[in-house]
Amino acid sequence: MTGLQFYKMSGSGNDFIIADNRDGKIAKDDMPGLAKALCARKISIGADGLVLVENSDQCDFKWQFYNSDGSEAEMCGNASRCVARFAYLNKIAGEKMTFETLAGVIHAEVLGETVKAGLTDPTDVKYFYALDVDGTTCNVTSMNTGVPHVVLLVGDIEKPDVEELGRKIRYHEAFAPAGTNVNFVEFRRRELAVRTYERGVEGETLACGTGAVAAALARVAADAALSPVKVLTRSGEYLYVHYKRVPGGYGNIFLEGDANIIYTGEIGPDALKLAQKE
Ligand SMILES: N[C@@H](CCC[C@H](N)C(=O)O)C(=O)O
Repeated sequence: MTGLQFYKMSGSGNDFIIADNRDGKIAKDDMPGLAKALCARKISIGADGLVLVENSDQCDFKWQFYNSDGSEAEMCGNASRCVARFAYLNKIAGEKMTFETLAGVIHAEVLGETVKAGLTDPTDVKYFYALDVDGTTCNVTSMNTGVPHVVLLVGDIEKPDVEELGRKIRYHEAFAPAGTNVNFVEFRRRELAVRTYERGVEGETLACGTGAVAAALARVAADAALSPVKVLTRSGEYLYVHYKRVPGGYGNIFLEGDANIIYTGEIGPDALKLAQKE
């Protein structure tokens, strides 16, 4: 077996390995093992997730998205911006494109290094309610912005133990069996600062696109913040969340930010064989 060309990309510090699998070289059954093997930090390429681009009958392409622990996720906001730029640069799609995900069809537009991705409308929205976490009452908002999210307001973004409290809420019975991503959010005058514990990475990442959307909508519900809502991620980069009022809530969501190419390379045949043994 020969190697597989890939791009290492970063969407606000959320990093991904992206490869063209339109020839079907990687079989679906091998994808979880490949994601785990390639995303491992220090002993492999290292990333928060793996994206494989495949053929689609109805859109420019279809993606397969895997978290670094090998679990498949319905959606990823930052990876959707990265894959759009990858598809454009590799002539898989034009500047404006659509692609299939498990969460639905995503629209994206490439504007140089910046990408605007139109996400699915939020579902299961519950604003500001009490959640008991090991005897402590937390005031949370929850919604599905493609994947499930909880938003928890904090006074100072440096204070929360994101790993410990994030893990407790991620595995809270209220969100079982799927679990949830957990966003800690500080409301500032003209922006939000967000830190996210990500399901499937099982730790804090430097940014989460669908989490930024959930945090921004919680802010909109709290004080009618105007679109676009500016979100400061843990990497120091900003994401912009555009929204419109729609009957029953908010929709027409666009996530905007840079999608950077860190390097390109080839996954060697040995790595592909190791993944098949997982
Ligand atoms: N980082 C992503 C979300 C990726 C999926 C998530 N880890 C899950 O399994 O729910 C984003 O930018 O939205």
